[in-house]
Amino acid sequence: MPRCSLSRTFIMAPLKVTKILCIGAGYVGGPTCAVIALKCPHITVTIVDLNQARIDAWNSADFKLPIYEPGLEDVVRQCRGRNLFFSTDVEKGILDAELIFVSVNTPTKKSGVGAGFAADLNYVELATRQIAAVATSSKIVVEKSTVPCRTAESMRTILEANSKPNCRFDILSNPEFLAEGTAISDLFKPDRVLIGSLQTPEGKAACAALAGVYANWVPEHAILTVGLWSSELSKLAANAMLAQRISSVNALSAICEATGANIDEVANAVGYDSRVGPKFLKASVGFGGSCFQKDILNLVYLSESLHLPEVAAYWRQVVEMNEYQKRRFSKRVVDTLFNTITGKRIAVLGFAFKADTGDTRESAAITIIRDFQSERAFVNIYDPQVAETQIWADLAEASPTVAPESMKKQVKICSSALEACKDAEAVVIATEWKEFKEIDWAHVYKHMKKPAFVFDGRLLVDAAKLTEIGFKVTTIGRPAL
Ligand SMILES: NC(=O)C1=CN([C@@H]2O[C@H](COP(=O)(O)OP(=O)(O)OC[C@H]3O[C@@H](n4cnc5c(N)ncnc54)[C@H](O)[C@@H]3O)[C@@H](O)[C@H]2O)C=CC1
Ligand SMILES: O=C(O)[C@H]1O[C@H](OP(=O)(O)OP(=O)(O)OC[C@H]2O[C@@H](n3ccc(=O)[nH]c3=O)[C@H](O)[C@@H]2O)[C@H](O)[C@@H](O)[C@@H]1O
Repeated sequence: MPRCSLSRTFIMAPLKVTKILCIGAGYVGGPTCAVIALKCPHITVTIVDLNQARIDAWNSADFKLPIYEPGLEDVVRQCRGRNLFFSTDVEKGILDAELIFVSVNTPTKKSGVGAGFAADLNYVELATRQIAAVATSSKIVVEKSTVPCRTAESMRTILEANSKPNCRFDILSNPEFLAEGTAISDLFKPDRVLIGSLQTPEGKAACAALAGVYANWVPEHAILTVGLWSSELSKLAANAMLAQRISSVNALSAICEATGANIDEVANAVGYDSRVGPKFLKASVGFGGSCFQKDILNLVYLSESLHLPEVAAYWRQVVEMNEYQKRRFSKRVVDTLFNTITGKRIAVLGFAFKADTGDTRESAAITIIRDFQSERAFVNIYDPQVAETQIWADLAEASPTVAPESMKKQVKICSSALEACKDAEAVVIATEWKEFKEIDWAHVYKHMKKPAFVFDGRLLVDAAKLTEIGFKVTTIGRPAL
């Protein structure tokens, strides 16, 4: 069934999708499209990336995948080589596909207009240009990356200006809501799948084609179809509102520490109200991750561009509160250790931005360790999933003026929590890994300098039990015992 436009006759992409390409084999593209392959054995799914090492890892014989995500290996084992393929051949992928997910990175711009706030859409633009240059048949192009509102319009302009005769491109927005560490269960049972399209017959038909893919495992009522711009904005809004809850609870944690209230009790009492709900109210050393800060700054930039300075200031404060929370935590460590940590050894348990991931992007641990280093403390670091090379790279980026040799004198990367804590004066819990809850704390205590301090940045350990052992325990959102 051909579709027509005013000046050209197009062959539309089939409404029953059988060949999907995903551009970008990262934290989103990899798990999302692996789950599509699992749930839709009749669809051939190819995931491409420019990064050869990443693709090699996805294809590795021993399934040493490039990202750590519980349940992911099992999904890849079931589909790889059956209807799931990883490749660096982007052009072939584009030529073959009927539907293309664009799932490339959209980091905060580091220079130029909007630096520090706006999303860098260079990767999205390059991928879009490549689709236009290579495609010889009609495609549905899906924004999977998180992008500013109205990015689909720019993509459409690029595609239409560069396409070949008989090629038609329908653009959809299908933002991803998975969280790292729970990606597979989030994808298996999403709260909702959001699809935005133009409200034209062609746009709606493309939307139905993508909805048909998800319908293989997602109930119909959880597949929401909306306009393109609402879909794009909803993704930024969802992340901003989730992060806002954490900044709100962290702001309250400061009041708790000063008054004797207990943040866990306050959060529990507030969350019991069904209008508020219990999730995402855990006080912490500060939120991290590749998206919350980036997406809020993106929203700030959008608000400023729309001449809405009060709106921009409102959302900016969520990020500022997060910076304050990290600073406040480092200062509490220094204050408690008799106002100086110079020459003292501090064990930092956890380097990832949350448990069950090896991802360190914007991890609060990086900021805290940088603060400790600037106070000239010695730091022992242990994380069960983060590679040593990644830790060194993150620390070097955070303190560009510190020479690598000085860094290595100040910081030691350890292979167990017990090794990290040996001879330390203080233990800082920066990531809520379950194994830190299960540490033999009496054993740790025996091998630390005295007085031995624990700073729980994640409300993870049983403070009363540790105090009984002899530790001096400081917890976010509670006054010192
Ligand atoms: N990480 C997360 O939990 C979530 C991320 N998102 C959004 O999804 C998008 C992707 O995020 P991640 O997967 O975390 O990023 P990532 O950095 O892990 O992966 C992106 C991949 O795209 C590849 N790439 C870039 N340009 C390319 C091109 N022209 N051709 C082929 N490959 C190309 C890069 O080499 C990289 O491997 C971002 O917009 C992010 O905001 C959305 C929801 C959750
Ligand atoms: O767009 C994205 O990238 C994703 O961002 C977040 O997912 P993610 O960053 O992977 O992980 P979260 O579980 O949201 O945690 C983010 C940070 O907040 C912290 N956090 C979370 C919850 C909480 O109650 N308290 C708290 O401090 C975590 O420790 C972590 O540092 C959202 O939860 C996802 O819905 C979204 O798709």
